[in-house]
Amino acid sequence: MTVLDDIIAGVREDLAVREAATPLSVLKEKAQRQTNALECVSRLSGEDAVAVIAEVKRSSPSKGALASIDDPAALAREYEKGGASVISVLTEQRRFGGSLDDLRAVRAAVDIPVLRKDFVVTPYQVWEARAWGADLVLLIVAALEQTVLESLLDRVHSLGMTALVEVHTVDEVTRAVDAGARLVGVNARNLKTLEVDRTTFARLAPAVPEGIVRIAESGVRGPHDVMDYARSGAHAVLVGEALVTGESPRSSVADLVAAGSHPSLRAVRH
Ligand SMILES: O=P(O)(O)OC[C@@H](O)[C@@H](O)c1c[nH]c2ccccc12
Repeated sequence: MTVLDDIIAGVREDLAVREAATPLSVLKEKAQRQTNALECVSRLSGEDAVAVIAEVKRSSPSKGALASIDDPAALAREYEKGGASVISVLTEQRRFGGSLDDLRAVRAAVDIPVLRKDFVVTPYQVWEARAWGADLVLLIVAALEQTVLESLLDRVHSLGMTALVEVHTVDEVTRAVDAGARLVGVNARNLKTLEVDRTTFARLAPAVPEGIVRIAESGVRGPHDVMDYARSGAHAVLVGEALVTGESPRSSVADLVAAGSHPSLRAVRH
């Protein structure tokens, strides 16, 4: 069993408890009461600069506890003030210490789009994301059969949200594109071994067709890594650990945003 299988087994157990407590019909009504999801593709397409997605993450399977984050809403506001384009909220409980309450608190605190970052395997979780105010939902290709990926992507789109479709291999890029992804995220961390390989993005980026937004996920330590990813064609970067463990989340985000708008990158991007 890989780490990914193990995480998903736990996610399914927790999901069964929530499904027993809240019928889908109730969730749908809650989703319908939400204001419309925000448009995300253009905000992340990095027209003038690399967009930064800043993540609220308490712990991870590879590093254990990272930060207690007693007030996720306050952290998200700092990220927004630092210039983040999107806030990512880990809602997986067992390994990442997150919750849907974190998503709700962050949604209420910021004006920019919010991503539900979890191991989504059923439509119920997509409805949950919308009911708790998410604009974007992560879908991990490695965790999903192709037909399931396609139907979850359709569900995300039909609820007006955007999917960030995560890949680790060239084959998975093809599957993401075939399924209709508009945003493709290349995760430098292999979810089966938890190893980080920052060269993954540069290897996979050429396989992503023109017109689809390319996002580099994981392993960004600071401005230098943002510039490296940008030179390899990233329109946006997704950063967690470096922001939650740093001194000042707001200035850390601002430093990454500044790096992503460096004039030397203009010639190499697009
Ligand atoms: O903390 P990092 O190395 O900056 O990585 C952030 C993000 O990419 C990572 O949390 C992540 C990417 N894909 C995921 C899927 C599930 C859980 C977590 C993730």
